[in-house]
Amino acid sequence: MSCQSPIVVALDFPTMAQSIEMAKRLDPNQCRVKVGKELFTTSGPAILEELHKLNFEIFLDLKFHDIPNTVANAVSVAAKSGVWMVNVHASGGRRMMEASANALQQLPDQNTLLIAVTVLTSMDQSDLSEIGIDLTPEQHVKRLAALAKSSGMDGVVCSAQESQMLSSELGKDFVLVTPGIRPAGSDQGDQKRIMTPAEAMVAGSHYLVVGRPITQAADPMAVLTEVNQSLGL
Ligand SMILES: O=c1ccn([C@@H]2O[C@H](COP(=O)(O)O)[C@@H](O)[C@H]2O)c(=O)[nH]1
Repeated sequence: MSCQSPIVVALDFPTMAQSIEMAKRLDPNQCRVKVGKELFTTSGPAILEELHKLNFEIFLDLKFHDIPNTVANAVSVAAKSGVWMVNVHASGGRRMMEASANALQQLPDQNTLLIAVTVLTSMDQSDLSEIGIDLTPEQHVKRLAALAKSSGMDGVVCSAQESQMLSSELGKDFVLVTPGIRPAGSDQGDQKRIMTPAEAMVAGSHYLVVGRPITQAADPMAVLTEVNQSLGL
């Protein structure tokens, strides 16, 4: 049975051993896990096998951004490994996203969610302006999310601050995956556009990515349980 919690714990560790140790302290009925660039670079696909053996559903967060052929093939390999969710950058454009969606459609019996990253939650208006984008984060997220939807994506990565707007613009079935989640009182770190778990769910987020507030806690499972309880689970 699929996990009922919207929480996806980011396993950002420099070794496979550390990430497995953390996964064993968590519960696949209480969260999913996310494998990002640091962990995948150190472990390779073996980490996916090990986490699957522990019964976790996996978000492979490699944020592919390349020419259409390269990204479509990478997404296809990811889906064949059985991951629950994989992502690309929406700023790779329509042809790249359509090629990725088509590649997945050609695989038999696959149900991997294909998601596009809009504006990183670590960025604010001044970061956008420095790269030549003279829009607010909300305006740019809206534009990229609409492009992602019309290019065949199942949803987007955005901040929870944009969830309400995207939910009403693009419909409640368009999947909103939101990092930058900070339980009250936890350190903001390098995140700029943040929200608490409960606020994010009220705003319309479907999945909440939480890394350091759980993985750096003395008792990660206790924090996860507290977060789930704050969501009525
Ligand atoms: O816009 C984005 C996209 C991805 N992330 C990833 O989520 C986690 C967040 O970790 P925290 O420790 O809770 O800050 C991390 O793996 C990022 O690579 C993101 O933060 N923002």
